[in-house]
Amino acid sequence: MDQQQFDSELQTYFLHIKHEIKQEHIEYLKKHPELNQILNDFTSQIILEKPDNVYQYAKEYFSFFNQEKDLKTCKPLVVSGASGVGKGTLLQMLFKQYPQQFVFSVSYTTRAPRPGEVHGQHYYFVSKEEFQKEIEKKAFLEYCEVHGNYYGTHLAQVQKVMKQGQVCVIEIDVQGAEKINKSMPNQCNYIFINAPSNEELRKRLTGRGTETEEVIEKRMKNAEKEIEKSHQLGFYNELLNDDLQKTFKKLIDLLKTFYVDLKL
Ligand SMILES: Nc1ncnc2c1ncn2[C@@H]1O[C@H](COP(=O)(O)OP(=O)(O)OP(=O)(O)O)[C@@H](O)[C@H]1O
Repeated sequence: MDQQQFDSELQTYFLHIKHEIKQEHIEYLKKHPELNQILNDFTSQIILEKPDNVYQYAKEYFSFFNQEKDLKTCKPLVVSGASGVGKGTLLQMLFKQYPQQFVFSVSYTTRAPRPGEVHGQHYYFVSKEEFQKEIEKKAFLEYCEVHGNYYGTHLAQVQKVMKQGQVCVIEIDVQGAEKINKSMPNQCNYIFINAPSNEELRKRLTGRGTETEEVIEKRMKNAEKEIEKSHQLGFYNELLNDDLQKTFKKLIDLLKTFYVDLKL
């Protein structure tokens, strides 16, 4: 065999090997669609949070894959209840007492930030185009449109908290909770907070002093619908918020049954 023939055969051989390796890669990627999902989620997170130190961020982000955490302990917690019933108050107490275990879910919104609102803390403020792109990617656990603005719970956000071994707390109305339950059936814990009476609810709303009389009337009417709907949905654990301190204790007792592996 002369040199030219040898080179030509070698080239054919290498081309064949190259083709085989490429096929192998394609087969592997086909078998593992989760790889794309993981990389897409990571890229979405990076774009959203824009960390200065990407290496450090990646190290923390992917460290989850080294841990053998039982995801059951990290089921998200969905909290609903009529406006003024005390959801915010109880959750603030929870975050204060257990800052390592519970993380508030930060929603995406297309509305403009109000003075003092911080991107990534109160909301992720994104453009309508960005939000719509995420809708197309089916990246929201739930979303809704209110007065021309979108609001949504991003799946990657919730997954990120779960991957850290923490409980993602989603405060949302019953319609939103219903959508979440459809998106991830039986994968969340649900709590519905009740006031002792309509009179007490009205008193709390009035006492808070943040709404006009007209808005309070609207919220009182809405409260009845929310309570009725919460019963129909049937997946809620109810919590009566009468005495605040006692209710907080009842909340913790309930959470202990949900999250047996967390040190509460
Ligand atoms: N157990 C309680 N007893 C008396 N007042 C309470 C109790 N729990 C909460 N409150 C008061 O009721 C008012 C409404 O509470 P909060 O703002 O936490 O309600 P919310 O459910 O988060 O309402 P929204 O959905 O409108 O944000 C607040 O002024 C709060 O201090």
